[in-house]
Amino acid sequence: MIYINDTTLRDGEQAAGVAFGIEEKVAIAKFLDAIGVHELEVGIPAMGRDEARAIRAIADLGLNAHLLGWNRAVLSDIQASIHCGLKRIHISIPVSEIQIQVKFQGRWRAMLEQLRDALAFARDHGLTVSVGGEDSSRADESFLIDAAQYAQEWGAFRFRFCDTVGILDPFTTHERVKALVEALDIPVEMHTHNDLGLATANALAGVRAGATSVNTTVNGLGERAGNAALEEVVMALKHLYNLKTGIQTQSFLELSRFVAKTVHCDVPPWKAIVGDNTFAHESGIHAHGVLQNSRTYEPFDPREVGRQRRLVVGKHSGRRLIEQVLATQGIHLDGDRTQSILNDVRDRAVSLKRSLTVDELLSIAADRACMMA
Ligand SMILES: CC(=O)SCCNC(=O)CCNC(=O)[C@H](O)C(C)(C)COP(=O)(O)OP(=O)(O)OC[C@H]1O[C@@H](n2cnc3c(N)ncnc32)[C@H](O)[C@@H]1OP(=O)(O)O
Ligand SMILES: O=C(O)CCC(=O)C(=O)O
Repeated sequence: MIYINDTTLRDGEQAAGVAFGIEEKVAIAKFLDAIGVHELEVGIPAMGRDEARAIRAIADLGLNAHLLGWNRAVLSDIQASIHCGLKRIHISIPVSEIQIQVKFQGRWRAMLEQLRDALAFARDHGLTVSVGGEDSSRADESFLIDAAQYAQEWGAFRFRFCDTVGILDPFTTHERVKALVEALDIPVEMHTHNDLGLATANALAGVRAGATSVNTTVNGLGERAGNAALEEVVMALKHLYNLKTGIQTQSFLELSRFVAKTVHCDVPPWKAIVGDNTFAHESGIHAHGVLQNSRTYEPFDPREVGRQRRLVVGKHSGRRLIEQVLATQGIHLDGDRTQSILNDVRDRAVSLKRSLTVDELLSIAADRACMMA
């Protein structure tokens, strides 16, 4: 079983221009919990004010999901998490030279001591603590392993491997995560960014290398190009590796639309799993195949993610599709008429720069019927 720790409410909200209100954060947390997501990274208590109020409101809900607050290795951050009623926290430290330089002026020993003290403080307050290596992908490999082993020795229950700027490919991810997994007794979590479009692939590579937890966001929302998308990771784990998460995937479309509406940003039609075109077939050869056997051009049944198949009439359609759509409207054609309707469909689709509605197709069919009568 692979564990999903969704960070829509933390890294997702760090996307430029995204700012959830308290009620929105609560509603998203409830939705994720209701579909069986195991853990929610709910925000950054150290931000205080409304962010802290939202986190407390989520903590008060008594959800099934574990709740995690994000912290720097700073005691006041952890104190803020405690004030929000969290029992589980994440402490992040930078592990690459470039990040340690800007945040700790290169003083890595002092940074590790700060992590040790922060972990001790959190553990003394009864908290369960996960530790993250920010910029793990650019860290010196032995330093990364040393830092993770220290975190384990000081009581962390999990270590997060972060491809903070999304610069790994799946092969390198596999190598680096395998070495980390082999060096630790605690579980490893993947946190991957999509700067090169590889966030989901790298999260999966980490799982193949032995990571057992993935940090995801709905629609892949997150810093810059975003994070590994919840819906992509869960469906890929299921269909590529036969790994179960227990999450109700039939709600993915509704969840995606809910989050997209909340952030005032539509999901692109070609977005994997939840985009409008994901199960839409316009091209003649594809529709011809799908009409006989949907598996010809669909990786899995659209109902698994709350979707329906759509047959769309447009520039690339062929006769079989036109005949099928018109047959559903009670119109049965011979070959010559279908071809002339198809020619008109193509001209119209190019002039409108879109596919046609069923009514537009019916109107073309009616015009052609008059001309041929
Ligand atoms: C890779 C990631 O996504 S990390 C998460 C990033 N998320 C965010 O930054 C969103 C929320 N952040 C905030 O609200 C604010 O940045 C706060 C509350 C955390 C801190 O605010 P400020 O006190 O105003 O500091 P500011 O944001 O300007 O600078 C960050 C400070 O944190 C320090 N810092 C950064 N990472 C860490 C860390 N892991 N551990 C300890 N200190 C850290 C920096 O060195 C800097 O310290 P300085 O103020 O002494 O120079
Ligand atoms: O949790 C951490 O350690 C950092 C997480 C993060 O957002 C990142 O590295 O991109």
